[in-house]
Amino acid sequence: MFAPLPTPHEMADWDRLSARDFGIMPEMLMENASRAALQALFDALGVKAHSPANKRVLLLAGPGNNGGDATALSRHLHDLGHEVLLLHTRPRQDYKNEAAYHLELALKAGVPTRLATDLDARDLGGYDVVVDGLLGTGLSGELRPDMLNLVRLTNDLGRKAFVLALDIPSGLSGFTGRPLPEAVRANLTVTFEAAKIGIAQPEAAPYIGRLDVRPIGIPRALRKAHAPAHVLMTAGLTDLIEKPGPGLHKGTAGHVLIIGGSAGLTGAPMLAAVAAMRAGAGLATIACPADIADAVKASRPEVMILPLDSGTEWTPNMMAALEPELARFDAAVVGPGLGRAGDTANFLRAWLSTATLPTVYDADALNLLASQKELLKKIGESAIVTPHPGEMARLLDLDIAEVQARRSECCRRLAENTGAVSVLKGAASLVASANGPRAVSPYCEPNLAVAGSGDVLSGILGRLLAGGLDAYHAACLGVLWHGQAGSILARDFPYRGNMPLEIAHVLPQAIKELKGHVQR
Ligand SMILES: NC(=O)C1=CN([C@@H]2O[C@H](COP(=O)(O)OP(=O)(O)OC[C@H]3O[C@@H](n4cnc5c(N)ncnc54)[C@H](O)[C@@H]3O)[C@@H](O)[C@H]2O)[C@@H](O)CC1
Ligand SMILES: Nc1ncnc2c1ncn2[C@@H]1O[C@H](COP(=O)(O)OP(=O)(O)O)[C@@H](O)[C@H]1O
Ligand SMILES: [K+]
Repeated sequence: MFAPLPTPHEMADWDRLSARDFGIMPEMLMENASRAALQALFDALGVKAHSPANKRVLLLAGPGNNGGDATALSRHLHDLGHEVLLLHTRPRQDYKNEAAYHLELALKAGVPTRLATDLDARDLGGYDVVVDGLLGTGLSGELRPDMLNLVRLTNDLGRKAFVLALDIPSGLSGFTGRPLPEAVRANLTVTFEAAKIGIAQPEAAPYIGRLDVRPIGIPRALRKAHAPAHVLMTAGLTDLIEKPGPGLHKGTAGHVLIIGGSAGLTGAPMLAAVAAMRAGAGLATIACPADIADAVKASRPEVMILPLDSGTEWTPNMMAALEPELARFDAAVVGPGLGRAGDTANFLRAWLSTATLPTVYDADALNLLASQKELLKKIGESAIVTPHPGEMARLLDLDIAEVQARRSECCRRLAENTGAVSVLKGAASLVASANGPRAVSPYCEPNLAVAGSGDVLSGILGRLLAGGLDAYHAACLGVLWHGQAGSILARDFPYRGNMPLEIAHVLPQAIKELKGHVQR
């Protein structure tokens, strides 16, 4: 369901503890890393065991262990008969520890090597593959000028060659995924043991190319005992939804109550309701002020309407009308199109004091909570709060730039303030509970950036809560499902232009595709 997403420091700890607690020699991990990279490269290029050894490969080896990986890889390629040149950035005698060990092996095996500073870049050309082993997770601060030049050289050569980045494209921060200030643009990044957290950030996408995560032999017991603070959501989350049995009844498939709609904001609750049904809810009902019920219904036959007290605005009295009905529902979504007019804040206060249903709080429910922060504690652990960065900024009294600069920390803080599961929306959406790992979505999908897309997400989450999932797993699966819907729409609408209802409509296809991706 989740893959670990270590920071460079957490990854370095795994490497260190493998040696300290398990006696795994660092030379061995480097050998494993280089063999994993070799296999990933051959898989990407379609090189088979019986293929002719005819590749011309330039390997750039930086001053640290990332350079050691490139060095070990050069030996394998050379031994298989490919034509290689290993370009190292340090004089040979300056390499230390495992990188020195692998350099010695490469030299004994007869790998041709050159010191990078001895070479005129104009002499380099005609390579099929360029391997970027300049810098890995040890990058600190902005690239120094000599390294920046080598990153640029790699990108120049990459116009005519396939670029393989080892562990992470050089120049990219393993923490933030941002180039410092430039980075190698790879066709393939083979990352060792686990994707580093920077790789999952939207800023990294243009540099990574295809991502291939390969194990290098860090013991499972160690990975479990020293689990990183972040994990990546994977398609395995769809195991939480079972194939419907032949005798399924709509009443057992979950009934979602949507509380929302106000004058001028009548579409949002309907989007959430349709999404809940597209995600498999058996029934969806929208509760709204009676005088806007027809506008909310909008002639859609599949969604039921529960008109509350007369008027177009929310009042605390409406909670009295709603309360006797609540036993019919399995989960609620509060907020789509709710508005902030008049007494709506007091309606929300009454809801929080009365209702016990697992609930998703979205949109204006969040804005109302931001203006009455004493209510946040009442939300509780069976709930999910789904702010976008603007709503998060209001909830935490920050500005949006601060939220975006510290997304993970903010997401965790809101979970702590509410006791609920918090979803910070946007590219690479985050899910946090007050304890436990923070989960990052693998999806950066501009097709989801359209008004109403958040209402669709809240409907999916409502359906998953109604199906009995706990809030954390419902939030992770919902975000993943919504993301896959965005990726499906990107195929038909590469320049966007899809409507939010279309996100809801592709949800059945999205879950089918996600289930198809699960590796067993
Ligand atoms: N046992 C291990 O630690 C393993 C490490 N592995 C590889 O080792 C990498 C990490 O190795 P290291 O920690 O040696 O770090 P790196 O090889 O990523 O880089 C460290 C070197 O880069 C230089 N450097 C740092 N910031 C710079 C900047 N801004 N401009 C120019 N030069 C800069 C440092 O002076 C240092 O010499 C991983 O990414 C992975 O590829 C793998 O071999 C698996 C095992
Ligand atoms: N670039 C993106 N990549 C992935 N998801 C995105 C991206 N842009 C927006 N989304 C998702 O689309 C939804 C937008 O929700 P929101 O901002 O609340 O909009 P609205 O309230 O108008 O529906 C969120 O689930 C968000 O995570
Ligand atoms: K690299």
